[in-house]
Amino acid sequence: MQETLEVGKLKAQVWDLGGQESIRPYWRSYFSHQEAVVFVVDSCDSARLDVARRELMAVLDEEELRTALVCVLANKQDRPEALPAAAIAEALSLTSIRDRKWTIISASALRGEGLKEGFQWIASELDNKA
Ligand SMILES: Nc1nc2c(ncn2[C@@H]2O[C@H](COP(=O)(O)OP(=O)(O)OP(=O)(O)O)[C@@H](O)[C@H]2O)c(=O)[nH]1
Repeated sequence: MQETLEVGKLKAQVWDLGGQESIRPYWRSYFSHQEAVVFVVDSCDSARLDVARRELMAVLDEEELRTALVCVLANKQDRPEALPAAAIAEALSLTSIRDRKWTIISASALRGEGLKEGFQWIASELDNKA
């Protein structure tokens, strides 16, 4: 699904790619010319954090995304069992990324929290680059 989002001066073309395993091979078709990757992770699904880490790292290894900003949304923070964003950052190995800009933001799609902050971060980073 494609959307246009406006955050301040930033007008972003955004593609929402499904996370199901059967769909993941198609992610690559969307990689060219993207300035940022927004990766939404379920903070309550600790059993699959390792799968999420591998999938994210495979995406970030793609040549076409080498310079892309990385914004991870640690979703479902409204639930009591949610791991804090800092723990998600560790589990996804974000903390060992040295060669690019990344952030992790606590989010709850249910409460409408985090998405705006994520895109604001992207907008300000793109501004800094310009
Ligand atoms: N409590 C809570 N539940 C959520 C939140 N976000 C999504 N969910 C629930 O998680 C389930 C999956 O949500 P979807 O919106 O279908 O997830 P999705 O990321 O679009 O799924 P794919 O794109 O197919 O990977 C649904 O039952 C949602 O109600 C959240 O922030 N908090």
